[in-house]
Amino acid sequence: MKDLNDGGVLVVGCGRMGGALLDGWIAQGLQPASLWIEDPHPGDRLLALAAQGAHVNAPRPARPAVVLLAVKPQMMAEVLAGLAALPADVPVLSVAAGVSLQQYGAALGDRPIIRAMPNTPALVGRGITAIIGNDHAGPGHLALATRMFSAVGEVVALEAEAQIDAVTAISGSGPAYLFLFAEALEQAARALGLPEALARQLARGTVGGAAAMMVASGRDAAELRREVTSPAGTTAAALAVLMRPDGLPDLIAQAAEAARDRSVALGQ
Ligand SMILES: NC(=O)C1=CN([C@@H]2O[C@H](COP(=O)(O)OP(=O)(O)OC[C@H]3O[C@@H](n4cnc5c(N)ncnc54)[C@H](OP(=O)(O)O)[C@@H]3O)[C@@H](O)[C@H]2O)C=CC1
Ligand SMILES: O=C(O)[C@@H]1CCC=N1
Repeated sequence: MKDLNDGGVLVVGCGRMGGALLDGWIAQGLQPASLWIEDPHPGDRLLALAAQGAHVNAPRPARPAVVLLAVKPQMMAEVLAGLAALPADVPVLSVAAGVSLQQYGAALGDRPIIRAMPNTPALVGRGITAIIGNDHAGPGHLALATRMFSAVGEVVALEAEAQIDAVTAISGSGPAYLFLFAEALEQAARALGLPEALARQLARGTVGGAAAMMVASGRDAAELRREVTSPAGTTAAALAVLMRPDGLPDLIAQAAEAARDRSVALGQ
């Protein structure tokens, strides 16, 4: 974090994703006083950061070490128009879905630009972020982005920008699919007659425990699933429903395709 603390980080948009990244970076040693944060309606998180020295909606530093764009894709054109005067060697990182490197280049000129697709588990240091840079992003810029996102989880470098719409559908949006699964499991527990608090405890404990076990063991999800499934037992009865032709795998595939298509559309 030393170069970021020395040069400063300009963050444009500090909602759910920008906020999760900032919390993760601060936990890793980024100083609030090195942050310039722009957001039209600063909430409690930003007010607390301002009290610790962060510059909230304040005049920008002339040459920050890096700029993070974390506004919605629909706001991006307006935000980019306000950044055209940024010195040409300042790298820009954007986490926005859909917006292409070509679109950033058209608005910001020839400069290092890196698209990143993180996810909200970054908040607890368990994010996974895919990155891809434009032709002006050299190894040093990619190394900087890798260091920043490594501070909040895993980082993968993409081979081609075209992959990022699919990545968005899988890991960017993916936490929501798992949270929906936890909600559904809790509802199912209640429908089976379990009290509300117990339903919640069982659903959260099971989803969290199974995910932690998969990661800690490094084993295939399919193998772990088979180990729970006793022949002619209860799990087999449930999986016969979930794995029918129009069951969960098919639904997830359809959902991911819809997310991928939406990512493509957001860039147009
Ligand atoms: N949420 C997620 O899990 C992920 C999100 N992303 C990407 O992150 C980006 C942000 O998403 P998310 O955090 O969910 O959205 P949020 O709406 O939570 O955050 C966006 C923030 O930007 C603020 N904002 C709006 N206009 C401006 C402006 N002109 N200048 C500065 N700030 C502005 C918004 O303020 P206000 O609400 O007051 O308008 C809001 O606080 C999106 O592009 C999304 O594609 C990427 C990966 C995962
Ligand atoms: O829903 C969205 O558009 C953003 C991108 C990935 C996760 N959230």
